Amino acid sequence: MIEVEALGKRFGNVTAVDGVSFSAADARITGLLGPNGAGKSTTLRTLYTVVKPDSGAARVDGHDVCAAPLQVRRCLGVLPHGAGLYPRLSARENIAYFGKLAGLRGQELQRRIDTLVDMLEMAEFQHRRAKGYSQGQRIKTALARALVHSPKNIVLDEPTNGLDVMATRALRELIRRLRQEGHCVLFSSHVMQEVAALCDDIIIIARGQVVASGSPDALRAQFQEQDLEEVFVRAIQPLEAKP
Ligand SMILES: Nc1ncnc2c1ncn2[C@@H]1O[C@H](COP(=O)(O)OP(=O)(O)OP(=O)(O)O)[C@@H](O)[C@H]1O
Repeated sequence: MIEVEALGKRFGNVTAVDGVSFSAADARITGLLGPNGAGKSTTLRTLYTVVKPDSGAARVDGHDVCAAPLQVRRCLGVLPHGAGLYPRLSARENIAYFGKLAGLRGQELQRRIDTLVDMLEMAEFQHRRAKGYSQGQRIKTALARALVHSPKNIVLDEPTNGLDVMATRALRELIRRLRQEGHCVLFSSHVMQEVAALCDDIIIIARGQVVASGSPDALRAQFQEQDLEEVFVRAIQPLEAKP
């Protein structure tokens, strides 16, 4: 369970996040949707404790991101934006490195990596060095790394960026499976169709503020509009139109 309360973050003159509140429940997929520069990554980075908020609070399974960052990281799996891999290590070694940081060892670690390699169809490239991986191979490896310690909560920053159709479908299936297993999945995107295809709950943000939220059906009803892309455009318009 992820809870964000009146979160605020500025970088110099730029207000990246301006009083954002929402929650993402267990066994549900929550989408954070917004145009470029809306504050999605900054909100997510606050959750995974690499950015300190100026105001407000955020908690993961009840652990405060400022007061208890280690506990937060333990129960959180993260696919950061533009996830970097160690280029000299193979996919398996990249995943193992993170697994060891999370306290996994020996047979248990190897079995967990086998499961992830199988689930994400990584067998063909698992032993190759990461240098030269395609975008899809990089994302799969980073995703496996995020999931290696079986975290209850999973945060994915634009996970389908650069993935082809088949890889996107596989990722969607994986996200649904994680929901079925009771995980809390929060992911960001600027593509409404993608969010609509997957999410139980949608939080739309623009200029660092939540402008609409609810299930896809609730949003359709609120805006009296069947097409969710139209809902998105109308929700962000008042703020985006401001100078
Ligand atoms: N480290 C930083 N230093 C200065 N400004 C920043 C920093 N990080 C984010 N910003 C600014 O904060 C605002 C929100 O950025 P953020 O990356 O959170 O948006 P986003 O919704 O994830 O956008 P995108 O979809 O383009 O990735 C932007 O104006 C951005 O330039």
